[in-house]
Amino acid sequence: MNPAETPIALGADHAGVALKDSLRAALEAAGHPVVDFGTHAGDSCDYADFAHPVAEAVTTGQARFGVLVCGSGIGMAITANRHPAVRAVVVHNTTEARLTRAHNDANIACFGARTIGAEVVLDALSTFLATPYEGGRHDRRIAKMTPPALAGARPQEV
Ligand SMILES: O=C(CO)[C@H](O)[C@H](O)[C@H](O)COP(=O)(O)O
Repeated sequence: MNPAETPIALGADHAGVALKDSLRAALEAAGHPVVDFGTHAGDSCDYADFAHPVAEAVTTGQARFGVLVCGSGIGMAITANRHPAVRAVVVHNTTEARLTRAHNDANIACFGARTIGAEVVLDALSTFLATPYEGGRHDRRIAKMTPPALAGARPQEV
């Protein structure tokens, strides 16, 4: 599959569902395929139930990137980062979006629907998706993110 045809995985809890749905519409309008893991309604629910499938989709390559939205983005990021191949970041602006792609090769962007505006999120997400990872010296630093005791362990053994 052409990388540009690989979907972007979306997930949100009740606090983030409206913003997630607006991001989905914007992504689709821009020609990005998406896979939406929910939630699909505003009933109270638990962010982890949506962070895990998005993290799995990114880990397996079913998705190119993940986008997770909750009230603050924090619970989503903590949960997604339990997956060894995930680098999930709470993004607040375009500068963070650019730097976390270029330097950290972040693969999931998390947003707080209660903390920043929809326009800011849309700009930040566009930057996140468009910014390539720089590689080079950053490869060494990313490799060191894995605790030494876990380095070499297969994900299912962690
Ligand atoms: O997990 C979060 C914070 O780390 C999210 O912001 C949640 O959306 C939030 O905790 C949900 O709160 P609520 O009072 O149950 O709406």
